[in-house]
Amino acid sequence: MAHIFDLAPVVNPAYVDGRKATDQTRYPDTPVFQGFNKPCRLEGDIYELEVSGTIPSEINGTFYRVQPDHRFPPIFEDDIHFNGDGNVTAIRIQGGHADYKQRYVVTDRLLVENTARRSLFGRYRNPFTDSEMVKGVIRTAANTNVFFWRGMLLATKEDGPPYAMDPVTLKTIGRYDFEGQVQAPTFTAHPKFDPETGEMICFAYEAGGNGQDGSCDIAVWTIDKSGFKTEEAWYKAPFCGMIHDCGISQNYVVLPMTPLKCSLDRLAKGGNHWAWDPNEPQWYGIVPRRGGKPEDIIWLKSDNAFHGHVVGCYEREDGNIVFDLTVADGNIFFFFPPDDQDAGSVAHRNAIQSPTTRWVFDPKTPSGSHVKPNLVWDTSGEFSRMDDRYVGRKYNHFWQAVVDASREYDAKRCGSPAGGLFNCIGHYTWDERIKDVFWAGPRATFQEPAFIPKEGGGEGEGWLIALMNHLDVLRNDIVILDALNIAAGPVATIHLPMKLRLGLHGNFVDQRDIEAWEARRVPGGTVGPVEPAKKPLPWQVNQSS
Ligand SMILES: C=Cc1ccc(O)c(OC)c1
Ligand SMILES: [Fe+2]
Repeated sequence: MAHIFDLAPVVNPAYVDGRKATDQTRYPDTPVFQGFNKPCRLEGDIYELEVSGTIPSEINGTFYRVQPDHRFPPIFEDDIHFNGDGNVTAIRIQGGHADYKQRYVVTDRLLVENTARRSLFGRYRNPFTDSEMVKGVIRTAANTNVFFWRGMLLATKEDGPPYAMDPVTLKTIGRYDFEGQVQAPTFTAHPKFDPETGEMICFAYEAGGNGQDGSCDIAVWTIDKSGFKTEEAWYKAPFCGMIHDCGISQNYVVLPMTPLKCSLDRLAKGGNHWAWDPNEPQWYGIVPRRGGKPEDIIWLKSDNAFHGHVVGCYEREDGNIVFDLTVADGNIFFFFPPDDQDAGSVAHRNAIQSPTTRWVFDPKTPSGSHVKPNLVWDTSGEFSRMDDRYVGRKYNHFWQAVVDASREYDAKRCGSPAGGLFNCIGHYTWDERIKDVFWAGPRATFQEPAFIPKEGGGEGEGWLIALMNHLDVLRNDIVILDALNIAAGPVATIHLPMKLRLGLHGNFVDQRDIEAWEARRVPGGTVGPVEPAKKPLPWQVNQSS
């Protein structure tokens, strides 16, 4: 008997017009699915990885990271990397040894697609391009960040709610709504953790409606270290733009809004969620961390630009907010062109400059004011990290994946550098202006590094861990470097026998935290097992009525 999945239309044919639908049995013949970015789709374990050099014996914990990794060929041939299913890597490091584990985040999306054995969700953040039968199913692929929270690993993407996973087994527990306390359709992939209070400060943009309809609503929450929501404030943005990351100081949350704009009209026509607007300023929303009311948000703007990730944020003694992030001078997301243009090219994207930019905001500035950066440091990189023990506080050290186009690159063997030519890892300090850089050689690039603190050490003392992409032989290593002496190169290199895929974000979690929470989370433990969401989200209920 034919299965319902075989009878229902895959996608409204109107939305296939002008876009080539794939036959859904083969991945498209496009750079998104080729070379280093060929789908990996692996789930499995490797006990005792090969290691060169010596893993410092003090390192005892797990490095988690996530990659978008389409489990099934996409509906549309021009699909983008960001539309792939979240596939999480865990590198467990202990006593100089390393083990590997890889599992998909079992989202609602993945479950229904697994049953159908094919993609049912269409374009990135466009429900109008989905199969009719998945109407009302949460679309997020949970593919952007994985972080540890109260004994669970949360896999997140900004277009939907988080999914909780077991940090030891990587088994998906289910959608997590903070025991019913957070009911918005979306949730950021970049919450911040206050190292002094143990609070998570998190937000959602496009947080009205179903989360994919261009709403200008922003929610900002604080969850305290016991798991209770202590703050929830709602604000309005001047338009529906992308707010990918945030910064926290002791009293403020800063929300950088990039001039990528959503239009419901474009979505209804089967188009992209975002379009770059080269004439729109970059915006910064500033809200109080405590007791925020809708009228409290101030919006500051500056010349058109594209926000990269936040490095750090803190308040100076004069009450002004220092906010550091990379800011690029063009549309990094070339696959979301302006409404009247075709998609740009990887080559063009790779020519964009991306300096580390310091802003000093006076929180008393009238909303709508035009501001200028305080300082532009001509580092050229992205995926900045700091010593997370200093989040919200004055800091000195940061690290990033660096592009050094003056270095030799073996284009003949490696082709165009997938994901960007991040051929170096750099360590920088604001006070001394140290530039401490390691080059990977002509055939390798790096993914986002994570910082591993050394117990009892000062700021920056510890290690940096990052995936290294061998673009010639299509294989990954994992390098560990002395965080204060990056130029010396890896102290240890952990070898994977295969290639993963370009990933986004990750974090290192100390084994003592994992074990302490494991004990609290057993049935009958002081906290008990993680409770997945019990009820559908309000937008799901509203749309089925
Ligand atoms: C790097 C940014 C970014 C922004 C939005 C996304 O949906 C995403 O998916 C992997 C990544
Ligand atoms: Fe990000």
